[in-house]
Formats: sequence, structure tokens, C-alpha cells
Amino acid sequence: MLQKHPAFAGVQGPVVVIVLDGYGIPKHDVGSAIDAARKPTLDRLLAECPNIRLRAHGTAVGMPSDDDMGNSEVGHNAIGAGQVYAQGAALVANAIAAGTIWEGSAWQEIVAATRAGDGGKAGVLHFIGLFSDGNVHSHIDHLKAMVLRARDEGVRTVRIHALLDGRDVPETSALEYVVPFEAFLRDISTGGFDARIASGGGRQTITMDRYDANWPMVARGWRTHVLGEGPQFANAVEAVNGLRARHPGTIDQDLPEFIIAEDGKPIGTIEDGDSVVFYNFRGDRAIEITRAFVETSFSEFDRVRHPKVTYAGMLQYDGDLQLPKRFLVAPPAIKNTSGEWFSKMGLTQFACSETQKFGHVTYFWNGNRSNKFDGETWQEVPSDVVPFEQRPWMKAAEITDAMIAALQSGQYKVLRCNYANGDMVGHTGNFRAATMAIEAVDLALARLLPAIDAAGGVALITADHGNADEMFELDKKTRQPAQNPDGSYKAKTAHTLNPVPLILYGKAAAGKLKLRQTDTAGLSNIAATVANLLGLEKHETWDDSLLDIG
Ligand SMILES: O=C(O)[C@H](O)COP(=O)(O)O
Ligand SMILES: [Mn+2]
Ligand SMILES: [Mn+2]
Repeated sequence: MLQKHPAFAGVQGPVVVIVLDGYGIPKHDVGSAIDAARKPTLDRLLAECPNIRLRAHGTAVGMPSDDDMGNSEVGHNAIGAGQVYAQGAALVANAIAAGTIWEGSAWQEIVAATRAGDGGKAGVLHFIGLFSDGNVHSHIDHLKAMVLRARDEGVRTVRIHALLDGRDVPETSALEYVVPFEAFLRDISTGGFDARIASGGGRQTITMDRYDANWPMVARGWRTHVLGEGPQFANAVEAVNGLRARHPGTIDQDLPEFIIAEDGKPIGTIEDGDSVVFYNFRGDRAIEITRAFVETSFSEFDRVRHPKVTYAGMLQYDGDLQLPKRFLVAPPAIKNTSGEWFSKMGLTQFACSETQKFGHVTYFWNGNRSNKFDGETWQEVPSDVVPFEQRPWMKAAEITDAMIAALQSGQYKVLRCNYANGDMVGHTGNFRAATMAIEAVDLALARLLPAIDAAGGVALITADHGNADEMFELDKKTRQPAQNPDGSYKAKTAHTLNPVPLILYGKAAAGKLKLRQTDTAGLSNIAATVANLLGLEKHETWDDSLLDIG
């Protein structure tokens, strides 16, 4: 059990953690939607309340290096678990470097199903995944290593289904990946080995939906990858150029699907006897397409055909649901989360967000666990299914309504929510909309904070990583916002490497409680800080509390 704190009995009312998704602390005011936003509440909090900066990227959240930006998965894992685990990106890179990935039964079964046999028809090995080096969902180097290994182990035909990124990497960078990769595939396609990109499309158009927000997107991906339906091109370079010409101004993540065909026939439909590796390591956007492949009875959309394939995920995307059963690398085994221990202490917990971030504040928060702990209540506000630059307020008001109702009910001691705006609108690259997104969050806080005071509680206001703080690409050398020859700036859609704020709010804390800035302060220190605010000592596995009890 968590011990009573020796010096502090805890605040009388509830402790609320508010995650402003994608709200980093900007380095430059140029290109910062956070500087540009009118946000009187946040400005007042930063001026009047104890606040510090937290590290939210790189090794501080379990990424392979400090050049890696943070993301929602690793950020919410760190906040909820109070600890840093080596995350998917690092686990896969290590498994490839050490060669352990090839020794596992999953890889061997994938290869055995498609290896050229004596006379029998060898199947095709398909790789589907996000085609970039963003390292949030996937890394193209992992794909390269698997294609080479498959060739060396006797697979004859490889087909790649490339989801164009432009969201974790610059918004129109697809050809920087496609051109060298098609050249690499041509180089290695000798001696009877044949590897080619067979289909693809923008990641926000096909396949990579999450949290059941937009199944038609997954259906469209199925028709593309499995059935080979869509506009045809001779190769992926021509596809990207052709689609850009047909859809001027469309950034990579939003491009439509494409099919590579010869004489009108798609070169890489997925058939009985083939193997399929979904090579994203991150789960949220991998679960729906995985279900479409592995479930026998399936009613989310009409699959038309359900090929009998040997399917593997790069990781297991949901351990509780065992989805999928076959996976190449074991996911991090996250234990002793704050949700679990607060539950063991008999504390009631409330978690709320809108669909786009609902799994973040529940599943990721609880260490990738899809079931609730005792005493937990989860509330999902359905997200709009529209481009978020058209509705940058998203569901901030409705999440606030739900939080206020939960606070007024008096039923919960520990509450948490996620406002998706700064991140989801930040990913569109639309500066004006991102500014409005931050303003919507500020309005929401202006309503929520008085309800916390009325309940005698406190809030920790923070973020999981930056995004809206940098809406223009930075020059690689100077790290300043990069200008085009005509003086304009290039929009940036990805997360940032910036720290995030941690603000301690509440009349119940005023004057007595402060936050300690340390060199290493990061997201994984939040769980222990919450425990202290509840009058408890941290669990021994959690990183230190940042609460200064005066
Ligand atoms: O999946 C996405 O939308 C982006 O790749 C990462 O964003 P998130 O980590 O904030 O969800
Ligand atoms: Mn996020
Ligand atoms: Mn994001």
C-alpha cells in the first residue's frame, strides 16, 4: 500500500490532472500559435501559480534518443505510470540490432508461410505501415531491415503498402522516402527476388484510424491494400506526383489512395497463403486494421474477401485483447501505474476526453490496459469527424461540462482529462486554426478551474508534448523558423522537442504548496506529485515528486 505522507495530509478536495495535448513551451514567438493565441487564463496561471518546465521528449519518455520528439503514447504512459520504460521505437531498434527479432516464432512463421518451396506456390510477404522515419508509429529503417532479411531467408516476392506520413515528418516530404526506397528495392530485386511498393495513400485518408472514430477510413485502406481498388500508377513516385497534380495543395497525410499496376492489374493484392506484417509499433492506429485481418466474424465493414494470411503486428497492440496474437517484438510491460495504485488505495478516479484522445487518457495512462481499475469511471465525448482546422474548438466545451459535472457530483477524488485541441489542430499545419484551438482550451480552463476551487481541490495543468508551439519548420542548422525564398514560412505539422509546463493551481494550494524545478524534471514525475497532493507517498517504482511542501 502507499504510505501516508509524513508531513502533508493532502488537499481536502479532489486532485485533477489536466493534459493540454500538444501544448509545448515555445522557443520562438514566430510560428508559435501559443504566443499568438489570446489566452488570459493561461497567462494568469503562468504569472501567479507555481509552475515549472518538464521534459517531454527523447530519453525522458523512453524514446531511443533525445533527437526523438515526444508523442501521446509515450507521454501518457510516462504521466500515468510515473516511470520511464523503453518504448516501442527503442524496443524494435534494439531487437533488430541484436537480431533477436529474427529468432522469434512470429518472424519465422511469417517467413515459413511465404518462403519459396520445392515446386509449391510461394506466397507473397506484405508489409503495411507508416512510411517515414518519424519514429512515432514506425521507422522506415525497420522496414528496410525486414525486407533484406526476408530476401536472405528465401522469400521471393515482397509487396509494400506505404502509408504516406506528412504528420510526424514535414508535410510534403513523401518523395524524400519514396524515391530512395524504390531505388533500394530495384537494387535488391535481382536473382528472382522481387520487392516493390504495391499500394498506399495518406495516413489520414486510409487505414490508420484510431479509437473507432472513422471506420470508413479503414474500409478504404482495406480496399486499397487487399482488393487493389483505386487509381492506378506505374510506381509510387509517379503515384505521389500524380496525386499531387490532381489534388493541388493537399499535404501528404491527406492524399488519397493509390495502386501500383501493370497492364491494368494491381501488382500486390493480398491473397490466401500470403503473409502480412503491419510494421507500426504503436498501437492506437494499428488496432482497427489488425482486427479487419484477424477477426473471423467482423461487422465493422464489408471486407468482400477475407484472405487467409499469416498476420503479425510489429508489437502486440492490445495486451488485454491479445491483438494480434502473433507479434514480432514484445511491448513494454508497464507495471505499477498510478491508476492501479490509487485504485488499490480505494480512491475513486474519473477520466475524460473526446474520442481522438480517449484511449490516451485511459488505455495509455493505465500502462496500455483496456480494462478499468476498480473505482474508475471513464467518459468519452464523441469527436467530430471533420478536418479539425474547420472546428478548432473541437469538444473542449463538452469535456469541460463532463469534468464540471464529475466534480460537482462529489464522487471522485482523482480526476484527469485531455484537451485534444493544441495537438489535433496543430497537426493540420494551419496556424490560424491552431491559435483558435489554444483559445478554446483557455476558455475551457476559465470554466473548469472555478469548479475545482468550489470542490476544494487542486489541479496540475500540463501537456504530453509540444505541437502548437511550433507551427513552422525549423532550419536544420540554425534551429530558427525556416523561410522560403519568397519570405513565407513552411508549415509544420509534427510534434516538437520543446518542454511542457507543469502548473499547480488551486485555492487549496495557494501559498502552502510549490513545485520544485530540477534538471531532470519530466512527465514521469507527475504521478508521485499527484500522490503527494493526495497526502500519500509515491510508489517505490515512481520517479520523484516535484511537490515542495514548504
Ligand atoms: O497519430 C498521430 O496523430 C500522430 O502521429 C501523433 O500524435 P499523438 O502522439 O499526439 O497522438
Ligand atoms: Mn499528444
Ligand atoms: Mn499528436
